[in-house]
Amino acid sequence: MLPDPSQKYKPYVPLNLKDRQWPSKTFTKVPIWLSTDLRDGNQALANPMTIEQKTTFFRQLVQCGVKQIEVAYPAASDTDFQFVRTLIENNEIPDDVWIQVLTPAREDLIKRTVDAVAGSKHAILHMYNATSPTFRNVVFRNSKEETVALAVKHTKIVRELTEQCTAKYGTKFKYEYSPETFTQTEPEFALEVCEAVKTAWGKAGTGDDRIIFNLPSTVEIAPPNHYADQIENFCRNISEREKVIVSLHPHNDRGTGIASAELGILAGGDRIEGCFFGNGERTGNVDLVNLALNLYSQGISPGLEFSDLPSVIDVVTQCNDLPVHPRHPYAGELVFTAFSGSHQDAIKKGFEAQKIRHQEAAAKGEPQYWDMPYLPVDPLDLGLNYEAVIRVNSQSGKGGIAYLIKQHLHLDMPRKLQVAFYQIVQEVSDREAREMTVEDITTIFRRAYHVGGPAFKGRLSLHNFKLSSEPEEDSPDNSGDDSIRRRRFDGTVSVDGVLRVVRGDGNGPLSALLDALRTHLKIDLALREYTEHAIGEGENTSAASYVELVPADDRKSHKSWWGVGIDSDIARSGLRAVLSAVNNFIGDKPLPELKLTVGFNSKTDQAYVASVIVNSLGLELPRKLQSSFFEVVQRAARESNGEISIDAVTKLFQTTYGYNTEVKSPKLALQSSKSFKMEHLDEGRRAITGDIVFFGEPKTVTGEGNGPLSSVLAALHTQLEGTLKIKDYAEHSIGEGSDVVAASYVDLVYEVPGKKKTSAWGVATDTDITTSGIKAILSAANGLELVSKKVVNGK
Ligand SMILES: CC(=O)SCCNC(=O)CCNC(=O)[C@H](O)C(C)(C)COP(=O)(O)OP(=O)(O)OC[C@H]1O[C@@H](n2cnc3c(N)ncnc32)[C@H](O)[C@@H]1OP(=O)(O)O
Ligand SMILES: CC(C)C(=O)C(=O)O
Repeated sequence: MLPDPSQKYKPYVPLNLKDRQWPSKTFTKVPIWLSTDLRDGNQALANPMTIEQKTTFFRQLVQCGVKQIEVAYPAASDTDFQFVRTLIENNEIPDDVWIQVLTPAREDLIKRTVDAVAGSKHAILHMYNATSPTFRNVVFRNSKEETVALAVKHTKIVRELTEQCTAKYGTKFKYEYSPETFTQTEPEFALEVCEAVKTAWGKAGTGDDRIIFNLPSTVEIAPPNHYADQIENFCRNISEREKVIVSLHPHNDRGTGIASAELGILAGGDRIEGCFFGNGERTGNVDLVNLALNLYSQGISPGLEFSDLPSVIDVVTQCNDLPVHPRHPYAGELVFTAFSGSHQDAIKKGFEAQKIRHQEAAAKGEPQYWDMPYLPVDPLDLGLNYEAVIRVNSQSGKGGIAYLIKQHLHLDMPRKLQVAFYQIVQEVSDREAREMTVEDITTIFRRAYHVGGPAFKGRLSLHNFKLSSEPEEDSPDNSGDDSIRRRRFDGTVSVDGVLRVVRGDGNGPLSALLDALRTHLKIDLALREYTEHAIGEGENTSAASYVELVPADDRKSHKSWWGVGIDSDIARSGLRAVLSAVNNFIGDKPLPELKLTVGFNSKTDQAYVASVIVNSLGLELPRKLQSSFFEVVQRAARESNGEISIDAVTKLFQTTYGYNTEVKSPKLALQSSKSFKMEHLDEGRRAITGDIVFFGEPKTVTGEGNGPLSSVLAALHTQLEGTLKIKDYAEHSIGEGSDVVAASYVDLVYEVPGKKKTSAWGVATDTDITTSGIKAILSAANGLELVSKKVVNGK
């Protein structure tokens, strides 16, 4: 570059326009749009469009609502001529669309041009000749007078030929004249030529009969304010202004084509010629899509339709084989995208605030205005979605990531979790030096917080649980005062694939689970923050819970572990969140292993024994059965020097409760698992008729009760002395899908007058829940000293 460019380049000569009006004007009207994609756009392509491409493009322009389309320079090539003929002969041109054709000021070429449009309903004949000093002197070697004469002579030819065409084919014409290189032409001379042309045309009227003077910045040589001055000057000084449509044809050599067009409109322009996405000679013609959407963003309907902008981009780029730049206004792939943290944060907050504002406006019947940081228009209006609005890389912050998690997983993370998760994503993004896709982020989230299915399970996961606030009967805090009753967690947790029965107490379910983990797994954490929200509505609502855990002995710790839980049940979602955070705390630290030690002082031993049973038999024993069986195990352990193997514990369970083992001469048994019929009576009552073997003798018995189990007891009472009562009942499923079976646990109490009250547990499984309950009752009854009525009668 030159050290002193003034020695090579002359600045533009400003127009001394007094009292210019355009700077204080605002947009109030929409210009007439003329697309010159198929002419100026086409002539600038290395490979001009084929007839098929031009036809596709033309249809797209019509679909977008463009009513004036410069379709060709028919004298230029057979393709261009034939294209115009094809449009006409195939009736492609809607009645309200004017095709426009360009011709130089040469009689033979004007004739060819008029021939091209003959028979079309409407046509704008556009003639041009350059008027600036350089063109007069260098290209045409014409004086000013000769330049005017050229324009006048050929305007008259245009008039004559178009009138002949109208007479012969009925084609209605408008005339457009362009003083090419207008912006480099002396303003008074441009006016002089146009006045002469208007006179030569002789038919300029008002309304539809206006002559079009197209004032091109053939090469953009000055800033847009200068163009606006030139346009205002022309508008003020052209005679019979009402008979003239002032058309603008900005190019973009200085990159200010849009500004020139907009200021030119403020300065009096009525019409704009341009191309979609700014194709055209050199740096292109002004972009009509950009201009139209600029108006739209000001609340002015542009009269052009871009509700499906991606399809328009597809058609245009396929036809002219030019890409749309990713930063191109409105149309670029990245223009509705924020990578940077502060932009993302503002957009996220903007969407949240706007949602509330719109709800309030809707309630008052007021317009729901778009007011979003960094997004001048709503991408949805253009057929885009919010997917691309926030994209994440190493420049992003917590707000953007939280936005994506909310959009895609519907999780509204608390602020501190946003910070914690951001650090995880940031670390990956930095390490891999690439953009994080939505898929990356959601996968990182699922992995970090163990949500979203078995693939993301942590080392600890919730298998089953029961929460109770009632203290056990034998519990010391059985005070009856609800306010001081604590919550109790009894559950089964999978730890590295092994089921562990754990139990704990706390002020709430989460602290009860934490107590259980402290007791059984030596994980000593406390809850510092807990939040929850609903996801979805109606029947499909689920709950999302977020917990922050800290070391129990340092509640103000700067180090904490976050967890997330999602479940249809709110309590389970909170418990899952605790385990999610615990998983993050333990990492790959070793945990106390499950080993069977039966002692007499350790509180944990009952749970260990229960853990053995859940792993070997899949049975999740209710807490009271755990205690009851624990006593059995203790007795057995005493008899074997305090040592007892896991296999022996399992066998002991089976023989004690007759579970899955052959019981010799059972006192009571179903003849077969289908040997009963349960009927539904009024008010939820049930009646059973069953074939039951009583002390070796098959009997058909009946009974009625408030539910299936009480009807069974009624049936048993027909044969037994005294009363059987169910003190405790629990059930759960084992397995999944078609392999699922029901497990039932019954604690049965038996009272016979004159005898000590006794009780026993029964356990059974069956594919049918009722059968498993009946079997559990019979299993429990077998552990009791039953007195048969027959025996009593026989005495
Ligand atoms: C700013 C614009 O976009 S204007 C439109 C530009 N578009 C095109 O040029 C595409 C179509 N053009 C063509 O196919 C050809 O140029 C044609 C058919 C018009 C003319 O082709 P040719 O006769 O071979 O001439 P050529 O292409 O060399 O054009 C230059 C001649 O046209 C003259 N000329 C240029 N513009 C005009 C005009 N508006 N009116 C009359 N003559 C003109 C030049 O002075 C020159 O004349 P010369 O040969 O006597 O010196
Ligand atoms: C023909 C004219 C209008 C033109 O294309 C230009 O000046 O850029």
